[in-house]
Amino acid sequence: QTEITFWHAMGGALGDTVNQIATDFNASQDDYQITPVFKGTYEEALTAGIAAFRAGEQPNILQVFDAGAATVIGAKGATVPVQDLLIDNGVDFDIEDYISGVRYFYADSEGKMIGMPFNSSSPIMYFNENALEEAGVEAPKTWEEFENTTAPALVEAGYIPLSQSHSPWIFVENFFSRHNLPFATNNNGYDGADTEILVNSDEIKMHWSNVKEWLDEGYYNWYGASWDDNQTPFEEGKVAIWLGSSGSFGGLMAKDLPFEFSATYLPYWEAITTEPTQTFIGGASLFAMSGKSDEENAATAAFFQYLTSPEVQYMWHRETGYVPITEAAYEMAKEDGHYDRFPAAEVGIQQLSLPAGENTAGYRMGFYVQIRDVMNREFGRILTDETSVEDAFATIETEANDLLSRFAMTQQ
Ligand SMILES: O=P(O)(O)OC[C@H](O)CO
Repeated sequence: QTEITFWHAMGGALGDTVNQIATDFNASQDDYQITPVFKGTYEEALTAGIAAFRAGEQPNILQVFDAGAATVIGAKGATVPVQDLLIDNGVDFDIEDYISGVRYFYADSEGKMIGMPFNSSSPIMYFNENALEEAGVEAPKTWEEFENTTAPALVEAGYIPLSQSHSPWIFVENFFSRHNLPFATNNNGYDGADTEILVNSDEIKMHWSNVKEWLDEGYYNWYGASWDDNQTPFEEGKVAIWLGSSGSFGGLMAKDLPFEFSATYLPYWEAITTEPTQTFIGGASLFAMSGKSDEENAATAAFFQYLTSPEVQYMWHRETGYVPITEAAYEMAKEDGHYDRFPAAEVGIQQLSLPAGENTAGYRMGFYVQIRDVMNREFGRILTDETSVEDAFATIETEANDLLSRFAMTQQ
């Protein structure tokens, strides 16, 4: 039997589902044995994977989140492109089998799939249905509606109207996509490494100025930059609306919350656009690390094949809320009546399928994990009155462009 290892960052209920998939794969055949290992947060898993690669002790499979995509795809020789791995091991591969929103996010500039887009998500708006009913309001479609109608009514009813997780993901990257605004030069970074970030824009500064005002007026609260900081007060029923990952859906369902919840699309600013566009995928992708034997690569290919089968993809989608990554799995979920039972489970994939625009395919920027650190630091400073929105975005722009030019040098 060939043994392989899979380092991932799926904690809690997500980790249980990963373990179940691995157990089922091991039981489904006699040739291969996979061992999943939880390595902490996405950032920790990536750091551990890079360190292990340098020491020649890399796992066969490493899960890398969206923000690390450019770095790992740009690290030539560190991974075996998933498309090559599958084809070399006799697995049928057609990039068209994948839903359009995930097809090219982990592909190289020629469109070759480098990472297997295993757990793809989108940021969505969860809401406490009881709270909205008490306040006599609907889930807001626009940020204007939120601040003029929804938030005052929710405050009146005794709730903190809004919190949100992953500020860079939701209130920056997907803000640009939802409003079809350019986020970086070079076609959002896809056309070359000599890219400059366009984060210092009037639209996003307007948004963050409002976020700060909402905080001051009690319309919004920010509980910290860690993974669960802003989700917990929603689960406790204090916060009425929470922006988070579609991949949190399964965890929320499993918690049996003391209120009914649902979800819908991220609001947009009518002042910026009356034709809001789609968001792009978040979550993470699986990379086959290089330096492994043919037997082990065959085992990795077999696991990827298993993982992308409609049955396993549907099970993963159903249990977690990550979107089905293939059309076949999406069809299976529909035919099984999953969305009739849980309409909110379809919001992530529906939002990914809203009208596209020139700037809605995501971004490709190296050292982006560090750029997110800069953003998180500056957003914390805005919210605690240590800096102005204007200064914060100027700082983010300068430091991000410095990181991008350093990354560009690694690509020459
Ligand atoms: O919570 P996830 O797994 O959907 O990931 C959210 C972001 O994409 C992380 O960068």
